[in-house]
Amino acid sequence: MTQRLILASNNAGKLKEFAELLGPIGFELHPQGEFNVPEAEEPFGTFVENALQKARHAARLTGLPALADDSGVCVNALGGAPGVYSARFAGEPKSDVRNNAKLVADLASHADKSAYYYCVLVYVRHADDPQPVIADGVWRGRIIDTPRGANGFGYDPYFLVPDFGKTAAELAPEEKNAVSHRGQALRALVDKLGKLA
Ligand SMILES: O=P(O)(O)OP(=O)(O)OP(=O)(O)OC[C@H]1O[C@@H](n2cnc3c(O)ncnc32)[C@H](O)[C@@H]1O
Ligand SMILES: [Mg+2]
Repeated sequence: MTQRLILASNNAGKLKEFAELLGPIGFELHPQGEFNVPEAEEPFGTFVENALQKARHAARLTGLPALADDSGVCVNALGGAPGVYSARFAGEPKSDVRNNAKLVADLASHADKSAYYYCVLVYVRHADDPQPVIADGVWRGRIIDTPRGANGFGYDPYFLVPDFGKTAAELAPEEKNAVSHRGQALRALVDKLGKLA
């Protein structure tokens, strides 16, 4: 049976990855933009609180189950920054180009370039669901100062994945999904949903 699901995100890169991961396993995905759901506030200092807020917001406005993703890149030499503030690291309006430039500049004087992507996913059956289903994933790499690759989005051209010797933007979409923070979190979430069904 196909399951209708609202994707509580306006990020085109995330939406593409979710479609590739969830489409083939029986989910009928609808980006929240299809229902004119405006962007939710993300006021919290933790990924999980922001994801829960986004999921409840989309479910409330559509009356359908919703899945939200809150994610970011956490750089060890920067004390975990930009972290939960990754989307707006260089201020408003959101800009991948300015975010990446700031990341490279902030890291220039540090020898340790290690970093990881983190993703938390929250699924709610309805806006007031008392048992949101939550899963997360971590993907380790390091930040380089010259971009490589044209796939993916956000920080991907600067995120080198040591196991591949390639940046996340040089990986094919299915390669990224097989190992990424989002892919890991989504497989864990689907597993939990299966156990609850
Ligand atoms: O809130 P929504 O509408 O989902 O879209 P967003 O882009 O604002 O998403 P977040 O608030 O979760 O911010 C996450 C940011 O972290 C970065 N990011 C997360 N996952 C990434 C990935 O797989 N590749 C590259 N950058 C990523 C990217 O800059 C995102 O904008
Ligand atoms: Mg956001």
